[in-house]
Amino acid sequence: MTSTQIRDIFDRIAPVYDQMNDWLSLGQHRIWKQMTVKWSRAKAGDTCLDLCCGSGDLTLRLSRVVGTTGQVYGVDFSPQLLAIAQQRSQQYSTAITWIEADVLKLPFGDNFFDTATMGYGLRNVIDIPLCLQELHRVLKPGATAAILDFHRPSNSQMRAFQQWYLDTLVVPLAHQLGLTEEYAYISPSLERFPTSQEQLKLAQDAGFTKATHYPIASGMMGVLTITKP
Ligand SMILES: C/C(=C\Cc1cc(O)c2ccccc2c1O)CCC[C@H](C)CCC[C@H](C)CCCC(C)C
Ligand SMILES: C[S@@+](CC[C@H](N)C(=O)[O-])C[C@H]1O[C@@H](n2cnc3c(N)ncnc32)[C@H](O)[C@@H]1O
Repeated sequence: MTSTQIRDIFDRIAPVYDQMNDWLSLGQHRIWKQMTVKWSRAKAGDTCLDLCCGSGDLTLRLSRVVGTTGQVYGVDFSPQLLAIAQQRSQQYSTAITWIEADVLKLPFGDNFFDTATMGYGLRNVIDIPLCLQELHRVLKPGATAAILDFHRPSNSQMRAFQQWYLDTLVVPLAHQLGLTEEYAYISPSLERFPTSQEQLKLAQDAGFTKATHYPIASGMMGVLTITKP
């Protein structure tokens, strides 16, 4: 798949994206995102980056932590999702900057951010090693990033449940909304996605140390935390 095709998928699902996440995860995605913010070690006054920010869920959570003395940047290449993020952030008094850009070519100088998050973005970028290299470049030495995404459970029953859930609930519900192909894309993208061990190796190759992968939601999701030395 090309970057343009991926951006088009997210532009098309933008109107239903947040509602579908709430319905299909029974609201659990909010908890997974809150854990990600906690593991990013963001604190008041920090300058933070949210990669592949979409409609801004993680970005807004980060902004609550950094407060009025901090600064948060949300980067995504989907104009439709960014428009939703922009609208949501109008109620916030904290400084949030939305940037339409490719995360494989970040418009920031080296060593700029105290911390970063990424929610369900790494599986969707067309070049994961390059994405991690770019993230490494823009983080300050000592900074930690937390990356949330789907994960294939090691337990075979949970793995079967995850596949059943995607095939029998997620795709048919998306079909009712005329978005079959868009949601059917999750399963093959998860099949291609590096395992936890492979993610740790990719992070080390990009220059990160202290890389840890935490399986959450019975292993159906995972958070990779990585620190720049
Ligand atoms: C917030 C979530 C997913 C975001 C997401 C990521 C993608 O890569 C997509 C690609 C194409 C279309 C949509 C998305 C997309 O929305 C995670 C939650 C939403 C999931 C659709 C629900 C998945 C549920 C788990 C497999 C099982 C959860 C069981 C539940 C806790 C009872
Ligand atoms: C599943 S959404 C996640 C949105 C949000 N982080 C969340 O957790 O709800 C994946 C996002 O990645 C973005 N994306 C994928 N590849 C990208 C790239 N190369 N540059 C910028 N954004 C990208 C898509 O536009 C989409 O908004």
